[in-house]
Amino acid sequence: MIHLQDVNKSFKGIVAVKNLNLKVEKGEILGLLGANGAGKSTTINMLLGFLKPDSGNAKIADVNVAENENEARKMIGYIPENVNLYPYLSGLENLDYFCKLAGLKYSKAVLENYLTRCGLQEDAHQKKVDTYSKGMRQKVGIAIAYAKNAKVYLLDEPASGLDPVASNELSELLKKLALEGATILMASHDIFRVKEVCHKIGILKNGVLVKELLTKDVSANKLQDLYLKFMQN
Ligand SMILES: Nc1ncnc2c1ncn2[C@@H]1O[C@H](COP(=O)(O)OP(=O)(O)OP(=O)(O)O)[C@@H](O)[C@H]1O
Repeated sequence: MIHLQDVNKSFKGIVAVKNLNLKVEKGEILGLLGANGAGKSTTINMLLGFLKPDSGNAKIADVNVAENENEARKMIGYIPENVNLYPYLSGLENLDYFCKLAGLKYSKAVLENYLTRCGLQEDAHQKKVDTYSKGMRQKVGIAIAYAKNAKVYLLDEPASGLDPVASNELSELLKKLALEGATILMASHDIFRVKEVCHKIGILKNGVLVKELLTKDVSANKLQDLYLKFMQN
């Protein structure tokens, strides 16, 4: 579903992503680990069509994003570190608004069901978003993608700043979405969260994918050792 083929991207001579090849299949969660400036956000931005690769292809379900941005975006749910919602609208109203923008009109019951399925407790549905925690805003962000029937979820540092309970809830939600067939790529600094949630892990260093591994083949401690080793060399 997500396919990066020999992707390169530089900014005024600074290499952000170099010869990147990566695949994430339907139902899989890939965790992209890397230090600040490793190229994680650049990779996500190329999949979103916000940036064009200098060479190579970024594809969503065989759609080349650079050639057919709108078609690709229809399949994508993007969850940035801070989900942008209208603070003076409720979670329910935000969901309704963003669905309508996408041409989708759902009944209140259906919208509420989306919010509940994405873990937002019912007594919060009609409260204004400016009273929400970061974790609650993220749930609304995911509910928007879910209601739009996203096939691919791209998450940039989704767990940063979440307390352990919220972070754990997010992990469970992502696993549930993958079980339902979503393809998920999450960029993260959090080795332990990635180990817990993802099926596959890629380690990026200076734009280069220096290691790709299956989560089941590595313990959290071993992953940490491996990551630190790559960062030091
Ligand atoms: N718009 C831009 N203009 C110039 N340089 C950029 C731009 N976007 C990214 N870069 C550079 O590309 C490299 C990769 O940055 P990127 O933001 O993709 O890394 P990252 O892994 O997401 O880092 P972080 O964890 O800090 O978000 C860095 O050297 C960065 O300074």
